[in-house]
Amino acid sequence: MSKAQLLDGKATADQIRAELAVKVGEHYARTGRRPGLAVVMVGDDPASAVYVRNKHRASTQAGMDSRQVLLPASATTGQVLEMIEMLNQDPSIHGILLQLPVPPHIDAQVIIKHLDPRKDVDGLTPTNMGRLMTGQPGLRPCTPLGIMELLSRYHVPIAGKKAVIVGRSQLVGKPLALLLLEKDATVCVLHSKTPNPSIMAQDADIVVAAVGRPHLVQTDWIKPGAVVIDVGINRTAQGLVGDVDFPAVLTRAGYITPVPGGIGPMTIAMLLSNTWQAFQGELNA
Ligand SMILES: Nc1nc(=O)c2c([nH]1)NC[C@@H]1CN(c3ccc(C(=O)N[C@@H](CCC(=O)O)C(=O)O)cc3)C=[N+]21
Repeated sequence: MSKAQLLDGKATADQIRAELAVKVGEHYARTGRRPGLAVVMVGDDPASAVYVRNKHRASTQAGMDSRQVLLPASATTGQVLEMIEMLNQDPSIHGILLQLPVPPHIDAQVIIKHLDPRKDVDGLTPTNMGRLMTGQPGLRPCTPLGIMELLSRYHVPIAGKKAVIVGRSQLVGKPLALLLLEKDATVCVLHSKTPNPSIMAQDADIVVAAVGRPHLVQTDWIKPGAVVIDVGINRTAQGLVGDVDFPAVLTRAGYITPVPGGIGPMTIAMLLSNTWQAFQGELNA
């Protein structure tokens, strides 16, 4: 039985992080300045706390200044805005990330709108989304960027290929559709109201699953030899699993990303890469 080649996000992310650490170190030796990243978390969702800790560790290891800003779940939208305003003004902070989701009484869109687009390392402000839509340089969302970077480092061809994205979220599905289009893929975005999604996926060269439903993508969704990207992070009784039935699809796909060790680590590597870019001020808004 044939077996897909693993797209090793962990190893690729480690390499990118090492490359960044060298650049940051050289810059620091020359100028005494480091990139600063602030991760703002509202409330105490345990999964978010793990991600925030991982981001803190990764940015510190890359030689960046990492600041964790923890606000209580009872914080108001106004109080979060005040904190964002302070970080916008702070010259030692080059990247600001608002950890999502925020508690239901807080309007994430209002807060994101107030981020300085030059510091928007998640690429979620209307300014950066607009730049993505119009093909101008800008900060891109980390997970879609991580997917593109992983495909690029494995020399997976994209131009002229049919890509099916399962999921239309603001953080992943929608921006990824634009990045794939930019590289000349033919893109189809499926979602919860799509009838017969497996039939839509069957002739795709690249299938990306980003919905948060374990075992959603089965072998009958996958054309033999297709590239399968699993963005799902689901905590189940069997441990951490993605949206793809990994053992089954492994025997059919050409390439596949594992969970863990796939797109998750790439997301963090791209957060550091975006912070480096923001620090360099290449994208002066
Ligand atoms: N504003 C914002 N930007 C985000 O990018 C963002 C967010 N909010 N909210 C939550 C999601 C989730 N996310 C992950 C990042 C890394 C791993 C990761 O490194 N996962 C490891 C496993 C870690 C574990 O055991 O949980 C892996 O897949 O190998 C997972 C998930 C970023 N997110």
